[in-house]
Amino acid sequence: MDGGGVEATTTAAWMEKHREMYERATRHPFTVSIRDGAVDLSAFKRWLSQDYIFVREFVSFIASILFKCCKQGDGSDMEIILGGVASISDELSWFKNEATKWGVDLANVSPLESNLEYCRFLQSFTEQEISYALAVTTFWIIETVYQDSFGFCIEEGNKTPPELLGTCQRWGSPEFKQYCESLQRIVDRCLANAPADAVKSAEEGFTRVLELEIGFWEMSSSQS
Ligand SMILES: Cc1ncc(CO)c(N)n1
Repeated sequence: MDGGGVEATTTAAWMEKHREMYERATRHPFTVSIRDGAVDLSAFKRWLSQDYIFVREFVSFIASILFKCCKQGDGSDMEIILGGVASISDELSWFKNEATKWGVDLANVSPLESNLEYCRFLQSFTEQEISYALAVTTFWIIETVYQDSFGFCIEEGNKTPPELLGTCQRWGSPEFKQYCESLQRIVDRCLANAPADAVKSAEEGFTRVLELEIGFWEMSSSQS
């Protein structure tokens, strides 16, 4: 760099290159309708029950990342990822409370097709051959899509219904944003030292997550 003070990171370059897709994932009509106050509550309840299933699958996904991280021996990464493992327990309780509040019976929910597809994708990461760099990239962008989507719902000018503010705060809070930024720094550090083909496959993981996230919002808003 020539002293401009701006660091050209790999993740920043991808965000720019795939901006249109990133915006389709983070400014989806479903989450924008939460911010506008026009959200269809039956769609919200569908999202809630489907995401509970997703988060249960996400537990083993995060565990597999923690495992890969420990094996490669970076202590500071381990503490950040362990924070993610620790907060998922609270998240599951949150889903149960929220479901009770909305009269959603979590025991009788079957995953819809887009959710199944996403869960199968998560399951593939438990395989040993999947590198830590690819896994942590995937983890970072999964969390970031929610952070950006729900953060927008509590930014200035929102008309988010009060009963949905708790949901938006969960992923839109400054603390969650910092956590995502910590993950992003890990990703950029891993990729800075990775061979070109590893960077390429991490980029494919990044765009695949964006597609899956768009599919998840679509499913929530239209039951596809
Ligand atoms: C579908 C989906 N993507 C991301 C997150 C963030 O944890 C979530 N809970 N669900």
